[in-house]
Amino acid sequence: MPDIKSALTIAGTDPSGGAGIQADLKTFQERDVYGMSVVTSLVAQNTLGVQAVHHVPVEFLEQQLESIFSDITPAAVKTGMIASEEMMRCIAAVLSKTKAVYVMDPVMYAKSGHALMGEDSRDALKTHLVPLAALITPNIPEAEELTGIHIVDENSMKAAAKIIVREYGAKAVLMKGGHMEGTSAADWLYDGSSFTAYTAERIQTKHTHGTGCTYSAAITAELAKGRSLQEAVRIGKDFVTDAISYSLQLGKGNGPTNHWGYRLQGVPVQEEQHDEVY
Ligand SMILES: Nc1ncnc2c1ncn2[C@@H]1O[C@H](COP(=O)(O)OP(=O)(O)OP(=O)(O)O)[C@@H](O)[C@H]1O
Ligand SMILES: Cc1ncc(COP(=O)(O)O)c(N)n1
Repeated sequence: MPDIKSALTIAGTDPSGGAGIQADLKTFQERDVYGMSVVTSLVAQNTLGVQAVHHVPVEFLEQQLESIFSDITPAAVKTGMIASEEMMRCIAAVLSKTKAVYVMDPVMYAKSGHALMGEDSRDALKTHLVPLAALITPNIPEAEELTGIHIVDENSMKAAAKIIVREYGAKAVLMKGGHMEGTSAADWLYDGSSFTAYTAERIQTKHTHGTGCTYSAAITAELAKGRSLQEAVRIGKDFVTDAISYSLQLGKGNGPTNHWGYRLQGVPVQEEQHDEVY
């Protein structure tokens, strides 16, 4: 039997397939890892935004986790959208008992601006889940919400990273620079002792629905395979950059990243068209 590692995503859904659980499972598959999923919230959304949200009862979240962990121990776990403190406590109780590597994408808003986590749950995220994380992957607005630091440049990114590791207890943090201005998309990894930069050229496209989910899922898959944090982030960065380069003009809004983009390396990227092509 081939030695296939498994990874679990605990997150919300995206029926249009670009973000959330669906993006995570596609990414796990592309990274040759067996993917499993536990749903926190059912989200009616598409490339235009979020239309409705229905949270799973906490008892049912617990049952799904029990179904997985009573049977299979994943090599790595990632969390995405977790709407409430109750859900965070339930997930923390399970994660504190497993040896699986834990990656947290602290999802707070959809790209459209719709809140996916209750504002009153941010402190709970820091208290219950951040200390369990081998890696946390905030974007700039999320890092600002977590630390209270106004992030405008590399120095303020690094200051926020230090707070998340030294004060909140994450083992490492990857500060994503997608929301910064400039010609490069630069992320900083801080592991408590040093910073490493992961940089790619900024791609001019509006089709970036699901970049954060795809990135953290790729890193989780590589950690499941036993790679070091630095290697996993390097591979994840290349994977998400290809997924953005070859992103799809699907739908009427911000199209999804292309989870098999890395297979298209060397294929000329199509000019963006503004008519419906699919
Ligand atoms: N236009 C772009 N060109 C190249 N890389 C990008 C671009 N936008 C974002 N990235 C990269 O994509 C990854 C995800 O970063 P981003 O800051 O967009 O995360 P996010 O906001 O959490 O994503 P999401 O909006 O899906 O939640 C990072 O590596 C970032 O540098
Ligand atoms: C369930 C879920 N999780 C995460 C995101 C963030 O992705 P994006 O910011 O690209 O919309 C999302 N839209 N939906």
